[in-house]
Amino acid sequence: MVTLGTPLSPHAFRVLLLGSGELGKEVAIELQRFGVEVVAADRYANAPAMQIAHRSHVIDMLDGAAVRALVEAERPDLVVPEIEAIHTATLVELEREFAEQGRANRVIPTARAARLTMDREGIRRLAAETLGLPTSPYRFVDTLDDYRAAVEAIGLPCVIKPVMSSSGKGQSLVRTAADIDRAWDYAQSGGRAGAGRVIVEGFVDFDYEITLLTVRHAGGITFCAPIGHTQEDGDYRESWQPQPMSALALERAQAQARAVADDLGGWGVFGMEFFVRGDEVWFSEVSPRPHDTGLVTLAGQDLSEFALHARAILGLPIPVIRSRGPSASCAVLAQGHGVPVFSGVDAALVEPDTQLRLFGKPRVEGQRRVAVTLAVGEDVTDARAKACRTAAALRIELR
Ligand SMILES: Nc1ncnc2c1ncn2[C@@H]1O[C@H](COP(=O)(O)OP(=O)(O)OP(=O)(O)O)[C@@H](O)[C@H]1O
Ligand SMILES: NCC(=O)N[C@@H]1O[C@H](COP(=O)([O-])[O-])[C@@H](O)[C@H]1O
Ligand SMILES: [Mg+2]
Repeated sequence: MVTLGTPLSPHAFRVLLLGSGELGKEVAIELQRFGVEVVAADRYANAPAMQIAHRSHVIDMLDGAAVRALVEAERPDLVVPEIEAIHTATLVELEREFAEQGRANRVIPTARAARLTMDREGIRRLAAETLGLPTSPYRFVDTLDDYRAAVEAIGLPCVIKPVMSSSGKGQSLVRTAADIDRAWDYAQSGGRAGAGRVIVEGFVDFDYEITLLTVRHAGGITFCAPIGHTQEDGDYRESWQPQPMSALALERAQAQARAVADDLGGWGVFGMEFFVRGDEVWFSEVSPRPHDTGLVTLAGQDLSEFALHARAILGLPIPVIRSRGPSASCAVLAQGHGVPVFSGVDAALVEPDTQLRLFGKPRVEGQRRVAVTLAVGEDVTDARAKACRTAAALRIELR
């Protein structure tokens, strides 16, 4: 039996979000619909989810002592990681202590899942070496010499990424020998946790790539329809649902997703990323939480990936996920320095079946995703065109 309380009372059911970006903001909204008390934390003030949470804290989430102090002060029922750059060894310790003390508090989906996926090495070795799933060839290296040797062994083209990074930060494609040293320098400066270990991956020449949203909940595992997407510089630009695939490729992706989700355990949404060529499917990586390409589900499903995450982590049933039709999302990036100001919002929303989320990110320094457009259409091509027109009508000025 699931019991929920009243926020800001001694009977609150409290959730601590570690990370408060645009994805956490939507999770916070869904949790608040169930009367959950939401506490939001991130490395900077006024992050999107903080703007709607009951309380917020600015901490260095890579500092284990700071994470521990926050959990001890807030005593949340659930700790919900929203980003991979967290001191996850502390989450593993806290989870063990909760169990030893006989407390029902949990880390979502599990502290081990957060630890293995914050580091590309953890999840890659689990998928390829423990579970035996097909992946790109890879090597992990710490020095420039070892890196050059790894590139030589894997061959060109190859993809270089810091082990702790996301949204393509620090990632580059090495096409020719001239790119090799530049890719190393970028991986050392561009990750979310500073310099360090790097993965060298063989380039997979796929037909298309998908995110398979996989929900592990009290009633079992439910898959959303596959989401296709385009990426630039390792960062998503457009996504759509459903991505057409052969029955065999979908079956293979679902089997791999199930194996990974069952090994990681716990409840919640997993964004399983696969590369597909014909009927062949390679596992790439997984977010043990909602995925940016899954923003499309805000328009295309009756229960978005954020609503599904909220239901799953609270132990609530997910009897069915209904489609609202072929749908698409288009990421809106701002470039430059300053506070975003949006004009043409009215023009952006004139077409039927379009939606917009302005994230409320307080500042842009360089390039940052600040909004997303959403559309439902006759088919995926129509939905993508609509989402792109909606994005094109929007003007962003940085003041
Ligand atoms: N080995 C590879 N072969 C071909 N393309 C790749 C490879 N690795 C990454 N890519 C491309 O780069 C994109 C981003 O890579 P990846 O998902 O590993 O990075 P990320 O920083 O974790 O991104 P995110 O956090 O947004 O998921 C992939 O979706 C794919 O388009
Ligand atoms: N691919 C992972 C992803 O999309 N993560 C989302 O982006 C935010 C960070 O954005 P920022 O870098 O603009 O602060 C994260 O907090 C999360 O919501
Ligand atoms: Mg990815």
